[in-house]
Formats: sequence, structure tokens, C-alpha cells
Amino acid sequence: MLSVDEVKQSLQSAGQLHVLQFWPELSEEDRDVFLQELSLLDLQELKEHCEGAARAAASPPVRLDQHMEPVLSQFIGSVTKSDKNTLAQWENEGLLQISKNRVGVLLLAGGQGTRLGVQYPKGMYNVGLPSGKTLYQIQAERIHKIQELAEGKHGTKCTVPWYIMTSEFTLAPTEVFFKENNYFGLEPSNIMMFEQRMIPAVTFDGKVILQSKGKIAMAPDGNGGLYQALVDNNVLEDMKKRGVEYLHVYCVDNILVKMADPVFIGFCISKGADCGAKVVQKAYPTEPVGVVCRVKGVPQVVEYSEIQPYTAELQGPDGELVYSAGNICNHFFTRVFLQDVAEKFKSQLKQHVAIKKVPFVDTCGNQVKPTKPNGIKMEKFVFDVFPFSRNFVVFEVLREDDFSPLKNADGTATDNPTTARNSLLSQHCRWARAAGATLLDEDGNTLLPADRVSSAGNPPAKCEISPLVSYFGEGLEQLLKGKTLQTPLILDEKRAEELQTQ
Ligand SMILES: CC(=O)N[C@H]1[C@@H](OP(=O)(O)OP(=O)(O)OC[C@H]2O[C@@H](n3ccc(=O)[nH]c3=O)[C@H](O)[C@@H]2O)O[C@H](CO)[C@@H](O)[C@@H]1O
Repeated sequence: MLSVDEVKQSLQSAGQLHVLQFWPELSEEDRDVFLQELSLLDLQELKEHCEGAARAAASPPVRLDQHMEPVLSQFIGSVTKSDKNTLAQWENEGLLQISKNRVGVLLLAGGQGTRLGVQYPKGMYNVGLPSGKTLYQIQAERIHKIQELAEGKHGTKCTVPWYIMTSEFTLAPTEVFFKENNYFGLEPSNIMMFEQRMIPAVTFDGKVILQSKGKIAMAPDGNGGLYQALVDNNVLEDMKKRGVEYLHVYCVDNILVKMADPVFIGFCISKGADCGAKVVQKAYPTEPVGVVCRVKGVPQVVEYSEIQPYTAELQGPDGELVYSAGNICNHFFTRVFLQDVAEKFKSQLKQHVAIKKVPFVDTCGNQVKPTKPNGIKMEKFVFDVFPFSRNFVVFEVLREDDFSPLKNADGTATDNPTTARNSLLSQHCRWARAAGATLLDEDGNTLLPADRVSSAGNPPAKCEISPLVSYFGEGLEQLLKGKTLQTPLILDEKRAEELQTQ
């Protein structure tokens, strides 16, 4: 730990001496904690960070719109446009790689979930499914099942390691939650949690913001902080040691996420890709999803906050959106590509400016909760490595099978706990019916095939299938064909066993 004089000197040369303004008022204990925090800061880089943030916030945003073009069709694979055999080949390839322990999953879970408005990590959220499962539990059970499917097919026991990137906000509660839940039945040594870096929030004139008298306002460095975090925490070494060559990176809030999706992984591998992105057709031009496209001929995502409305609304000859490839934050990377990024490209990642309301302590020592934006948070984005890819591919999937994110609190129009819950229950109704089950609604009436999702987005019935029973609808016929089942239905392993013997 540095001494207070050393810190003072560095802060002075960075033009940030105000950080110690309340030093005389702090208790011994608070001083220790603060000094520790300041010692961890890269004080050499602080000046550049603060000046850079102020400069970036003051400059007009760089517009990419006029350089945008859609991704070339030869680099796009599609679930709907591929025949059954091709899809089966990709799935087989994915399962084969999983069975050989070559596939890992990496969860981006360092975000603060401000829009959802909860104080705990989003993965701990329970959207109100009949089973009461949280997002973390659903994800863990899908890992379980995909290992089982790969083992069943190839006869070898295998592991899909789960890397979880957290931040100062999410690490401790996530660790406790996993422990309390007995790691959801997974082997704890195959779950690796690590922390991304935090960086100071800065005022518009380039001053570090004090959150309280003895604490700087810090924020995670964006999900593109992943690449620094991989290095800081020796994650790539761990992957190498385990023989993991392919990584499926995903964001925490998509209730339909297919962990280590073998079809996606198989597709990327069979195309020889080093980097890939899953997309869905955008639902409407202003939907808050990034657009996967090319910028000056190079693959890139233009984030929803950075695209101009007229570009987002551009239509092709048949009225379709020109930029319809919506990023669902499901990425494929080879380990070798990540190694390259870590060694050569990580420092070239773009910095994005986010203007936020950052609570602070004013010069008189009063705590202030600003009503309008007062601070700059600089963020890196996980997809900003796409331009460094040598062979980038896009995989288009169906929204109803792959994407229903939890972003907002209930009471909002979209992407909230109700829409997430309904998407999952609707999917499971479809699976049950496709497997030959007849479902009865809560009044005992038979649900007809025409009973689909209502205009309010409600599923035809409450039918929830545990990922431990089925990963993507497979294996249900032997349990459900010709059976009439009352809903609400929770098809968990116990119920599956009962149905098997009926
Ligand atoms: C930059 C990015 O990827 N944007 C994508 C993200 O947007 P969106 O703005 O929704 O991104 P979020 O803020 O939800 O972050 C995405 C994921 O990154 C994690 N996170 C975020 C910040 C951070 O410092 N550390 C961290 O790990 C979050 O916990 C989350 O799992 O998801 C959308 C789909 O749902 C995509 O269309 C957007 O293109």
C-alpha cells in the first residue's frame, strides 16, 4: 500500500488533489480503507483517464452511420434457412466438441442492473416462474443438461467450465448465492468467478467524483473489460490447462439463453470462425439492441445508443429493415483469438462515453443525489473485438427460441419479468405440444392448437419444463406423447420419472 504522501503527490500531478479534500475529517479506519482503494488505482493513468473522459464527453459523438453496411450473406448462417440435416450436423459437431471438454461458457455478470432497479445481481432474480427458479439456476441446469447430452451421445464424461465475470458490485453476493444453493449441483471447481476492473467516474471538467468523503465513485469498465479481466485473472491459462478451445460468452439477463449451444458452436467451428455472434431479427427499428453489421467493410456492432434513427429505420425493397441483425450478446470466440486480443488488441478497444447521474459529496461535505446527469463513465464493449477477427460469422436464430431479456422492472412495456416469464412458459407449451401432449387449462378445458400466445403476451398455459429434463425440447416425446396433462405443470425430474412409468 502507498503512503498518503505518495498518493498526494500522484494525485497532485494528475490534477486530482481534491480527492483528499476530506482527509482530515476521516477516522483512522476510513483512512486505511481509502488509502487502500487509492493505492489500487493506476495513478499514472489517472490524468489521461480524466482528461480523456472530459474530452470525449465534450466532442460530438463519432457517427458511423454513413459507413455502415449489412453483413455479407455468405458469412451468415440461419436456423430458419438451413435444412434439418445441416442443423443436425452443426449440433453433432458442437456436442462432439463439448464431449471432448473443448467448450466453456463465460457469463458477463458485472453490470449493475440499474434499469431493473434491484440492489442484487440480476442473475439472482426470480421472474415468478411456477418453480421459482432464478436466472442463475436456469443457466446452471442448462450446463448440467448439455454435459449430459454430450456424454449420452459420445459416451465420455465431460465438463463445460463456467467462467463468471463479476464486478465489485456483484462478486460477493454472487459467491454467497452460489454457495447457499450448493452450486446448483455443479462441481464448484468448474465454476470460476473473477472480477473486472473498476474505473473512476469523472465530472464534465475532468475531475474524479467523490461518492463520499472517503470514497471515489467507481464504475465497472463495461463488458469489454472482459479482455483485461481475462489477463488479470489468468482465465486464458485456465482454459488452456483444461483444453478449452471454444468459448460461448453471454449476458446474464436472457432467460432463453442456450448455454454452450451446440448448434451455434458447431456452426462457428464448421465455418472455421474465430469469432461469431448470434442475432435475431430486430422487432422494431428502435429496439434497444445493437446492430451487427460492417463499418468500412469490417465487422462490428453499432450499439443502439449510437445509431441514428434514420439508419435504424432504413428499409430494403420489400419493406424489411436493412439493419435487422439484432445483437443478443451471445458470442463465440476461439481461445486462440482471445489470446491474440489479450496480447495485441486489448489496448486498442474503443472507449464509449456514458453520461450518468452519479451521487456525490459536494465541497461542503453534503451528500447529493443529482437530478440531472453530472458524470461521465467510460465503458468498453465486449463486441468491439469483432474488427480484429480474421473470420467473423453471424448466426441468425429465432427470437422465440433464443432471446427474451430481462432489462426493465415490471410496469414497463418490454423486456421485463413478465415478458421473460411468458416467453419461457410459451416455449415450454410449444415443446410439450410438439411432443404430443394435450394440455388442460386451469379450468380443465383442453387447450386447442389454435390457443397460442395472447395479444398481451400471455402463454396458453403455465407449463414449465426443467432444463434438467430437456435442454431444447428434446427427449419429451417418450414422456408426453398421447398424455393429457393438467396445468399449471412443472415437469421436473421427479415428474418425468412418474410419467415414464405411466
Ligand atoms: C455492450 C453490449 O454488450 N451491448 C449489448 C447489450 O446491451 P445492454 O445495454 O442491454 O447491456 P447490459 O448493460 O445489460 O450489459 C450486457 C451484459 O454485460 C454485463 N456487464 C455490463 C457492464 C459491465 O461493466 N460489466 C458487465 O459484465 C451485464 O451484467 C450484462 O450481462 O445486450 C443487448 C442484448 O440484450 C445487445 O443488443 C447490446 O448490443
